[in-house]
Amino acid sequence: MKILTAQQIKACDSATIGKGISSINLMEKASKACADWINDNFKTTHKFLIFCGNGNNGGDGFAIARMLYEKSFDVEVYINENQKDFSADAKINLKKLKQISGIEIKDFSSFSILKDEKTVIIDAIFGYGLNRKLSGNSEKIINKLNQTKIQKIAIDIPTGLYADKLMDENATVLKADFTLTFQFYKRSFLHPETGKFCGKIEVLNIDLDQDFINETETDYFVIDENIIREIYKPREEFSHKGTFGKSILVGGSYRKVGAILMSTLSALKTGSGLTFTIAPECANLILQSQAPEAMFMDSGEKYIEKIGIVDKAVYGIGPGLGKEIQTQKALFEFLKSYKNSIVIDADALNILAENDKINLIPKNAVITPHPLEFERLFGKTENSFERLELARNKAEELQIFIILKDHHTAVITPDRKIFYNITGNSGMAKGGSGDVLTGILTSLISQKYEIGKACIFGAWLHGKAGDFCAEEFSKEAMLPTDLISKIGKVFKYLSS
Ligand SMILES: NC(=O)C1=CN([C@@H]2O[C@H](COP(=O)(O)OP(=O)(O)OC[C@H]3O[C@@H](n4cnc5c(N)ncnc54)[C@H](O)[C@@H]3O)[C@@H](O)[C@H]2O)[C@@H](O)CC1
Ligand SMILES: Nc1ncnc2c1ncn2[C@@H]1O[C@H](COP(=O)(O)OP(=O)(O)O)[C@@H](O)[C@H]1O
Ligand SMILES: [K+]
Repeated sequence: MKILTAQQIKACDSATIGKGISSINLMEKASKACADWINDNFKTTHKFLIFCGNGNNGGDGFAIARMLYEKSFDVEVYINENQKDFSADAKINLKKLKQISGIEIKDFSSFSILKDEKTVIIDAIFGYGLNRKLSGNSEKIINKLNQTKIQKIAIDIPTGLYADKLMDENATVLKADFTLTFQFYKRSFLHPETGKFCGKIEVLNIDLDQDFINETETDYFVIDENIIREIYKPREEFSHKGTFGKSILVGGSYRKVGAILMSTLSALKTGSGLTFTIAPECANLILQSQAPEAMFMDSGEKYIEKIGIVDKAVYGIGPGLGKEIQTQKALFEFLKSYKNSIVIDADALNILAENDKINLIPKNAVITPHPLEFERLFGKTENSFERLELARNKAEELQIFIILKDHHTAVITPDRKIFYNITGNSGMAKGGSGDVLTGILTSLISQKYEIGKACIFGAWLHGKAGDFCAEEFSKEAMLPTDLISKIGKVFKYLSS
């Protein structure tokens, strides 16, 4: 799914209006999508306090108030009485509202903090038109609303957030429980500093002009199921183990054998034809008993001392690797002569960063840093938007794929495209989850998925397995090893 900028969305709204639907009817459609969602998710015993600004976001709020009232909800509307310059469509909807005797329209200042489980706040103060930090009465009311514990639904965007960038320093932003947004994810929903204000996101389709959307150029995408279903290749029946590639997982030093075991099991469960593990001798018994399908290639006693090159294989290197001097040397030697596809993770990345050997990363490699590993490799940035921009530059400069891990992991391609992943959850914030991802990616690439597609599919699959785990075991109790056991359920889900 494409992500458009606020400017592009505005142009898309205009293009849609140009194709026959009037602007007021488009607002009616957007508002109806919100009112229907609220009707489906809340009982009529709930009372809605709807806070409206003077632009089209406020216009949506007025229309939603009318529609909820017509659906038998109790509603109260709040406006900023100092602000009279309503947009044309907001004016029309405010006028319609004033004709309904059962709806009270009050000033922002008359709202006092309450604690009532049956009350819900709707934020329709500003949407993607916000172009400066909140101030005056709008800032005051958002601060007040944020102090109440009652549920809050933001229309299109939580007021105070920009669609495409970080908010200004010390900006006030509404902290929503739900964001009902129109047609597109906004980039700010997907970054940690800004996304935390959105709560659960619902993307409501309002039939914006598809031709315009198709023609609009963007480098930003959300990984949705349509993309995944296009990438996924069902397993060929006329096949043999050679058809599904050779995955070689390298890592697992003394006391960190679990990491490479999890990568190995993940590669197996993702469908690799032949799977090998290169690890020190101390890992032999553990790997052979826990992953008997994988072949063990020992190297060193407690730490890896040499990394052999197996022909026509894909390597996943780093989980539990450690940073012993002999391991570092082995890694450098290996990378100097290795030519095939590779996934580089964890300590392998740290070794390269600490020794200033980023130039050893081969072209078309996949690297999977978390934010701290990324910083060690490429330097500090001020925030996650800047980090992603730096990642785009580095992916292009080094011609590599970067999987920048986070709540919404981003896949960054050498041609500067960003694919945000929206599967996964905080139950995965446990040591070992990254090792599972490395195994999945290595396995997909060895099965001849194009590298970029493998990255997109792998990030999504990993998160989806996480979502199945959270459903079954809870975010607290689920473990990275549970992720491995749910990979199969994801494939079944895709093939059903
Ligand atoms: N036809 C359309 O364009 C549609 C628009 N829709 C709604 O319209 C919204 C965008 O509407 P607008 O472009 O009118 O913009 P907003 O309603 O987001 O903002 C209104 C205006 O407030 C002013 N403003 C910006 N920052 C401010 C600040 N900090 N303090 C005070 N005033 C500030 C700006 O001049 C801005 O245009 C969307 O988010 C969505 O909710 C939907 O109704 C769908 C259709
Ligand atoms: N809060 C979260 N929401 C979604 N995914 C998460 C969250 N926390 C961690 N993850 C995922 O779990 C993995 C953790 O990887 P990493 O930090 O390398 O851990 P480790 O190396 O200990 O296995 C990443 O793929 C990341 O995207
Ligand atoms: K809003």
